[in-house]
Amino acid sequence: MPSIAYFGPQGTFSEQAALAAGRPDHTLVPEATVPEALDAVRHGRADLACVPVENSVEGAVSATMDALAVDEPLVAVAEVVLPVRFSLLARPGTTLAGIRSVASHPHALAQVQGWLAKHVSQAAQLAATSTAAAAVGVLDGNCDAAITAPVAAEHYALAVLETGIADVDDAVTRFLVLQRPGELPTPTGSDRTSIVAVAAYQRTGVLAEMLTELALRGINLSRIESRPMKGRLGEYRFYLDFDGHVAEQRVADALAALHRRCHEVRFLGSYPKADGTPTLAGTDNADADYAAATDWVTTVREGRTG
Ligand SMILES: O=C(O)C(=O)Cc1ccccc1
Repeated sequence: MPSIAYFGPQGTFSEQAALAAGRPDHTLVPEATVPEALDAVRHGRADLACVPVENSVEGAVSATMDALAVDEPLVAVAEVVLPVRFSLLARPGTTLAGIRSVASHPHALAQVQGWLAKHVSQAAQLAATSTAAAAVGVLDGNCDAAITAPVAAEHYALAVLETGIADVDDAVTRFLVLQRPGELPTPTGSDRTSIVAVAAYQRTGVLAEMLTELALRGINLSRIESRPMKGRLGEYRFYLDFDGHVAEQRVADALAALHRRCHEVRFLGSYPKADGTPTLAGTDNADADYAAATDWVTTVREGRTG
């Protein structure tokens, strides 16, 4: 039976995202960390991995960004965007005033700082590997309370002290569903392409050159992040998300240009956008425009036109 590895244990937002990915034939396999979920796919222990990549409050999930840039390449075949509201779980009998420590994933803690300051300001905050791992920590007696996904209450014998916690009402987290490189998803007209590019070190204007390659082809950049290369200061990987599918000529053309200009370009997938909004593309950049222009150049080369 095919399987989806997700950032676990059971009861994480990543599990919710894996369930929302619409693969009812896949069994769900929890992994303790994002790199382990990705490695499960790399090593053939799972067919897909579902991991968080960014949220609207805290930004990029750096563990995911870093793990996608190295080792065997994986490509995204889908994205899932989930609204994120948290629950506070504790051992039965615990009161808010009695909480001395509260644990969660750092991205979850960052999204409830206001609520914690108001309701449990006395509690020390502890980082856990995931929201559900924090719930396990409460069961094990390592901390008094956990900030979790609402669904965690169904998996762990803990009391729900509060639900619907969110400093930002409309906060969302975006997850990627990844597989080993293979057949690409069919273009839908509402697609996103993700890449990681490493530019030449200390070349003046290189980032502007990269972005110009996209802009000239009417490609809409939806996200840009940088992460350090770890070895020396000033050397970065750039993560670009933009509208369009590599099957479209303007996107293929832009990728080829980036490949010429950069030390390294890693393709992270072309996949349907979760919100279904049509691909934004400037004028004169449709496949038919590229085909007509290529035909014309051919006639010039063959001496059939002036
Ligand atoms: O720990 C989890 O539940 C995750 O899936 C990561 C996460 C943490 C905080 C908000 C959204 C996702």
